Amino acid sequence: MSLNEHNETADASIPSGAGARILVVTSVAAEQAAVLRGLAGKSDRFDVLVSGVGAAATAARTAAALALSPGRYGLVINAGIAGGFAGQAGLGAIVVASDIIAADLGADSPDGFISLDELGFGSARAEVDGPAAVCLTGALRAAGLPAISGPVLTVSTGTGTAEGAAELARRVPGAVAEAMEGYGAATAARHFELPVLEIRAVSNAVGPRDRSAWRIKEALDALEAASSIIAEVLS
Ligand SMILES: O=C(O)c1cccc(C(=O)CC[C@H]2O[C@@H](n3cnc4c(=O)[nH]cnc43)[C@H](O)[C@@H]2O)c1
Repeated sequence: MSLNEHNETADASIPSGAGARILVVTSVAAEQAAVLRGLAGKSDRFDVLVSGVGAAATAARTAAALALSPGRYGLVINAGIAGGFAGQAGLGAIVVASDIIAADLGADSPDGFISLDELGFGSARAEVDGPAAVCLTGALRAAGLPAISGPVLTVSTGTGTAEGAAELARRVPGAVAEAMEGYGAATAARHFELPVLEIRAVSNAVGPRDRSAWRIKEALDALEAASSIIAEVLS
């Protein structure tokens, strides 16, 4: 039984058979559609899955896809839109994660936030495929896209205040963007000993919530353009 029989993934084109395919995980259908538009006609190596919003949903759906098709995939990519940190990633920028950090996974205390690492329960930092991230960032820039690389945060609650944005920037100096799924995809990939990348297009600024200022269409267009380059680089 393949996932596609249940319409849970959409192939970019007809699968080429056995070999290391790339599993792209998006949170919502609009992101999946943008990725598929970018990949169209460029590569048959990608399956693009919708996981739902949040790290838990993404970890579960990614792990299920990997478990159902042993050996099918050689790389997991978490892709979608994101909030960009002021001074780091503006609207429409493409962000390639240098690290994926579960920035609110830990414990609160009167003295402030205590990370998972400080608690002694493992690491909130997930490694990405560094050489691939560097190569992809360079290729995106060479194609004229506004791409940057830096730490991308995974949060359970999207930031909605200036204080929240400042606190996250303090916790993770140099953070370029926040989204809600990367750490989940990375946790699943690690379980199957697969490398992971996170690629995001910035739809809004991290800070005071103002949904009217979100530029989702522009971000999805940027995600489509980035996916076209991804197909060229990773095929
Ligand atoms: O309303 C729409 O048409 C629409 C189309 C595509 C995507 C969306 C989403 O709301 C996607 C949610 C997804 O986006 C990530 N995200 C985006 N900005 C932020 C943020 O500032 N903080 C945290 N996450 C953000 C996140 O990964 C969500 O899963 C709507």
